[in-house]
Amino acid sequence: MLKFAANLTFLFADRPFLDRFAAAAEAGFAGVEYLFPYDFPAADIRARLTAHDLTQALFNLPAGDWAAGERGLAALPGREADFRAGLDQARRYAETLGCTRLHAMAGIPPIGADPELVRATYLANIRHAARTLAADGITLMIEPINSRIDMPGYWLDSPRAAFALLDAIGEANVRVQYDLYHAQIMEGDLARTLEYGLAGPVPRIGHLQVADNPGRGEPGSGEIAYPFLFAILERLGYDGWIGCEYKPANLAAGTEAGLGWFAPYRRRAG
Ligand SMILES: O=C(O)C(=O)[C@@H](O)CO
Ligand SMILES: [Mg+2]
Repeated sequence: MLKFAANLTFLFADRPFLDRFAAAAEAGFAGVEYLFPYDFPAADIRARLTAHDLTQALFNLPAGDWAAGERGLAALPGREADFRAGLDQARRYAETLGCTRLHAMAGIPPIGADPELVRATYLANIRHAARTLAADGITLMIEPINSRIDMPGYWLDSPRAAFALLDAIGEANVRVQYDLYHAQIMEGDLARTLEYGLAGPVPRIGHLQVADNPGRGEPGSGEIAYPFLFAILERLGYDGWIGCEYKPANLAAGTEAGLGWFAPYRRRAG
């Protein structure tokens, strides 16, 4: 049985953040993820997880000044101290929330930054984070995010580059967060990449996220053959999480109105 996590940054966003946990459970999700928990005390989030029997599947390390356009710190030379402070904060939240996956966003390096220095900074930061998190039993995720539509200039933008980086990083608890929406924009070849990343000689994918393309809407709203891909995941016995990180198409009707695609996968009461 595939396991889906509602991304509470994107889904049920018509209500206050802490009320989205109940909505996710009511809709049949077994887990949740979101970009950042840091505006809320970890204990308050823990209480919602417990009350609604939800697993915290994933969240991100602090990613810099989001409002100012920052999208992560790992590949930003000169920001190592901020990266490490964010890592410490994320570890504290992960412990309270029982979360065993954290995502470190690479970031958008300044125009003109030395590419070798950027890569070296990224490798050093990710290695440090991975070694630190290994002691907590946490797997660190690196996610290729499309630089064509959503994050121009984002340093880690192709699955191919992310898979190659795993070897360069060389730490056993680092995996690729394979977001099929971003992957479809940058590379395609989704089915074969899932087989490679989940059933190849070395496991390389540690978390999945879904949305359709174009538009980042519900599965079924675009060109990606999700029933076909979900059948592949079932055949491979994928037992990790699938984060639902999409923009509900009909905001007025709410997230629930667009959950038809999810009916075969929802958690049943009892
Ligand atoms: O934008 C995405 O895709 C994400 O997964 C965000 O969490 C950025 O990490
Ligand atoms: Mg994603």
